[in-house]
Amino acid sequence: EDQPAGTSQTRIARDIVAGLDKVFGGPHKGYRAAHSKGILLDGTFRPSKDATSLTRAEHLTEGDVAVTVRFSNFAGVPHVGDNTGDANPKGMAIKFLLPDGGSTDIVAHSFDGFAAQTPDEFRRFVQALGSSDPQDFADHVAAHPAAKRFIEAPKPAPVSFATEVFYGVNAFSFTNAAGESRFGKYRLVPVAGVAHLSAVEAAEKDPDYLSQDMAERLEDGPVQFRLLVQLAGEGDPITQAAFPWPEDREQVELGVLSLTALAADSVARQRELVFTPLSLVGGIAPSDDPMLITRTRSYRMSYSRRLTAATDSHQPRHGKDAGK
Ligand code: HEM
Repeated sequence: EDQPAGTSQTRIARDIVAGLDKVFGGPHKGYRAAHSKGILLDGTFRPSKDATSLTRAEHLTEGDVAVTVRFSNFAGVPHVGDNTGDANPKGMAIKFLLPDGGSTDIVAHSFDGFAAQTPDEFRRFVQALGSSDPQDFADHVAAHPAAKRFIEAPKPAPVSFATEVFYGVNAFSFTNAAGESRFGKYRLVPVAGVAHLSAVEAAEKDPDYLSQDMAERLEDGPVQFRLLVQLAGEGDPITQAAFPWPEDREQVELGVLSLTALAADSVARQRELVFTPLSLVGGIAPSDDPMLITRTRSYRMSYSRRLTAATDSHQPRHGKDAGK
C-alpha cells in the first residue's frame, strides 16, 4: 500500500459507514446503513437485439432472465416516511439471477451524479453532515461543487417508484463478442413515464404510499423499465461521476425489465440480499472510478453486520428492563 493507513480504501469505507450511522441515528439492527427502507419485487429481463452490439454478457444478450429488484428511500432510517426530504433520491438495485446459479447486479439512484467527486470527499461530506455544528456542513457545501449541486438540486418525490428514472452514476466498460469496448453508464427509464408530486401533494401522502402504490399498480399488469447505457463521448470523465455527461450522448437500449409481483417475506429477504456495483460478469468490467471499490466495501460492511443482528432496535420494547 502506497497510502498511509488513514486514507486506505478500507478505512474510508469504514469511516463512511460509521458516518452514516451518526447522521441517521444508527446502526439500526438488521437494516442497511443507507437506503434502509425498501420493497422487493420479482420479475424478468428481456434483452433487446441491440444489446449484442455493446456487450457479450449473457444476461443481456440471450433469453429472458429472472430478476430481483429492490426499490428504496435514501435515508438510513428504517421507517422513514416515503414523502419526506430524507427519502430522496430513491434507489433501485437489480439482481439478475443467472442460469448457473450466480448473479450480477446494477445499483442505481434517481440522481444523475453524486454528492462527492472522490471517496475521500464523500467521507468528509458525511462527517460534516454528522457534525454537531451545522456550520461545518455549510462550509463543506460552499467549498465543494459536487456537494452543492447535490444539495441544491430539486429532488421531488415520485408519484410511484414506477415513474422515476434511475442512474447507475459510475461508468463501466462494456465489451462485445468482437472484443470492442466502450465506456457507459446505466440508466433505467420508466415505461409508465416520469411523474413527480408537488410539495403540497407529497405532504398529503401516506408515509408508506410507495409500497401501497406498487401493490395497486401490479394488479393492472407488470411495472416496466427500459435498461439503457449512455455511452461516453470524447473527453467525458470516466473515473469521476459526480457530474453527469451531456444529455445528448448516444444511448443503447439493452432490454426491458418487467416486474410482476411484490416478494413474499420481504423484510427477511431484503436483509439477506446484498447488491453491489462490482458484482459483475464477463463482458462488463469496472472503470477505474475508485468510488466503485469504496461503494462495494461499504455495502459489504453494512451487509455483514445486518446478518448478525436481525432485530430492529426501533421496535417497541416490552417491560422496563428490555432495553438493557
Ligand atoms: C462512495 C460512494 C458511496 C458510498 C460509500 C455508499 C454507501 C452506501 C451504503 C453503506 C449502503 C448500504 C448497503 C447495504 O447495506 O447493502 C448503500 C446503499 C445504496 N446505495 Fe450507496 N453509497 C455510495 C454511492 C452511491 C451511488 C453513486 C449510488 C447510485 C448510483 C448509490 C446507490 C445506493 C443504493 C440504491 C443503495 C441501496 C442498495 C440496496 O437496495 O441494497 N450509492 N450505499
